[in-house]
Amino acid sequence: MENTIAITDLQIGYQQKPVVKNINLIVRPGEILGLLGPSGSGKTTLIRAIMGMIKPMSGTVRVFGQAMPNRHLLEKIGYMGQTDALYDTLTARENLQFFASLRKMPHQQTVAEIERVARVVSLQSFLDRRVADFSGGMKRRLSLAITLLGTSELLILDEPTVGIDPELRIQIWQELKQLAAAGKTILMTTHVMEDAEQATQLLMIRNGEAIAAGTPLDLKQRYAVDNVEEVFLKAGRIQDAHLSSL
Ligand SMILES: Nc1ncnc2c1ncn2[C@@H]1O[C@H](COP(=O)(O)OP(=O)(O)OP(=O)(O)O)[C@@H](O)[C@H]1O
Repeated sequence: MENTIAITDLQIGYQQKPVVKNINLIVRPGEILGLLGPSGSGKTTLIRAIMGMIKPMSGTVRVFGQAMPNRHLLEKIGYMGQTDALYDTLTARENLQFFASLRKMPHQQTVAEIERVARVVSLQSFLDRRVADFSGGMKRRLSLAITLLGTSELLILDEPTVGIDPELRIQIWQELKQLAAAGKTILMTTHVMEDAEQATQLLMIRNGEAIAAGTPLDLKQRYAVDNVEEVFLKAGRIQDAHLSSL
């Protein structure tokens, strides 16, 4: 089966200063990749390179076997950035209708999809409220609902669970796992360890470099620890020891 994302020896920077280095990554259909790392470690930069929004300094990024940016491929990708791109003066339903129309979704399907995605993020009773009156967490949920509209083959979610309470997070994870079971690919960045534990694959980055990669179970066994947070801390200490020995 074709890889959804294939990254080789990737280096990305701003003004020729590298902030992400030596990344190699394969993500396959049906996988949920959790991209884990502290603030400023390069997660969003990596995602933006995958989307074709930044040109790498070196190395390659292929999505569905093709180089990005590619307008036709963008139709197969649902992208949720860190900032909510919502129309405040419109209601939640109008926002969803607008984004469904951009995807040329037929009316009948739009009606059904709005019901479905609103249920996933528990916004059914707020669909006819103006987004201007939404809390930050509700806006995040609406952004996620918009990203889930339709049948994207690849979902790229930058911190989708920020401001989302634990009960709703469980509901969202159920949906993500169902999508993955149906062969979709999901890539998400997160700071939340509970999210990381549920991903099928993890890539931990620190100071722009991959410090550990594998399934949560493999990583816990390899580093002989109980949770992915400890994997991260231990892998970070190994990175520090390596850097200081150079
Ligand atoms: N447009 C830009 N121009 C210059 N430097 C940038 C730009 N965007 C990000 N950076 C720098 O690149 C590094 C990685 O940033 P990035 O946003 O990818 O981190 P992140 O892991 O996504 O952080 P967070 O979890 O806080 O979102 C940081 O040092 C940041 O200051």
